[in-house]
Amino acid sequence: MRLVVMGTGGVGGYFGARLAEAGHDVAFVARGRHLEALRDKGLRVQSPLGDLHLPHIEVTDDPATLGQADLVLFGVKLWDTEGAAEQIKPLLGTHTGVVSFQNGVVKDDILRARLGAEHVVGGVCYIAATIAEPGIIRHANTLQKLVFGEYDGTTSQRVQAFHDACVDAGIDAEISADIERTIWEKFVFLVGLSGLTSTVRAPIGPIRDNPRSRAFLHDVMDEVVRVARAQGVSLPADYADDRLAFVDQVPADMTSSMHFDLEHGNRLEVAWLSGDVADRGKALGIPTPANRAIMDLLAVHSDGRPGVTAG
Ligand SMILES: NC(=O)C1=CN([C@@H]2O[C@H](COP(=O)(O)OP(=O)(O)OC[C@H]3O[C@@H](n4cnc5c(N)ncnc54)[C@H](OP(=O)(O)O)[C@@H]3O)[C@@H](O)[C@H]2O)C=CC1
Ligand SMILES: CC(C)(CO)C(=O)C(=O)O
Repeated sequence: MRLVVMGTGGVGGYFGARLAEAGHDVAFVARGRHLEALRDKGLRVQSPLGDLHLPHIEVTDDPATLGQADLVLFGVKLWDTEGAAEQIKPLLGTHTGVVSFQNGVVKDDILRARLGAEHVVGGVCYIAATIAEPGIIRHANTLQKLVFGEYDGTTSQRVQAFHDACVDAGIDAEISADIERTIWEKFVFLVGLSGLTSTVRAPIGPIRDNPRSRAFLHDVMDEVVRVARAQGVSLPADYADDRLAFVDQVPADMTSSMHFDLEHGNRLEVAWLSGDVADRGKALGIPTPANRAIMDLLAVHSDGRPGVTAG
């Protein structure tokens, strides 16, 4: 199948590279210095699962030059969603799927509105990967999982074919029969993990070990559960307890991509994570003070490291 990676960053670059390495037909969309490096030196991945180098990849900043795709793997940061969605329109044929591995729960609403619901396949990913320098993706540990599925729960030909390609490429992949719930399940955990690791500026270990930050983490996740349930997502009422038990099983040094971005002075996705929970809670009449606090505290950093004005 013809795959196009829209946004060759930590997520798109890692999974696209694994698929290309396995011999699948993958084209990449990138920009800036990263694009230049990918053109000049190819795509490198540094990973505990094995480094790889693809010296010659099909890469462009203009998706319109790539012809039709069978599946677009959508991996831009959330603030770039609208622009990137417009750019991929020329890739769409009648049966083309677009699967976003972005975080958050609003991404597919944006894609549906711009591209049409028939093109949108739901997805989440579990990985810690970043652009280490132009042309080089660094994978931090051995986690590299994709979960995806059609919103109507059927196993379509495009979903099955992508699953087969992932398995062939050594990617841990799973088809979900209830992808909306799968996305919200990850969202509950991610909002807790990203909110706490970023505001505390520490990995999860000390946060879960301290009774006060542990209780706050539970409250953050519980607010997401309440919002989800109010919107009709079938999460159990005690799902935050389940996620807290899950938090106890992850490595103590685990952190979030948002914490990484904060430490590097990058723009933050907080408005689409805790901020989105607070906005939805307000609209639904559900109190979300913990998520509101995270959004308000991180607002100072949400556009990147604030400059210091000489006084
Ligand atoms: N990194 C991770 O480990 C994980 C990330 N996620 C989620 O995945 C999504 C992507 O994150 P991540 O991979 O870290 O992001 P990155 O910033 O590493 O990668 C995104 C890339 O897409 C490029 N890009 C954006 N818009 C365009 C465009 N219109 N044309 C060409 N290139 C474009 C960016 O360029 P530029 O730098 O110039 O903006 C950047 O190189 C986010 O929603 C994130 O939350 C989910 C799980 C784990
Ligand atoms: C929870 C995690 C680390 C899993 O991929 C993630 O999605 C993120 O930090 O953005």
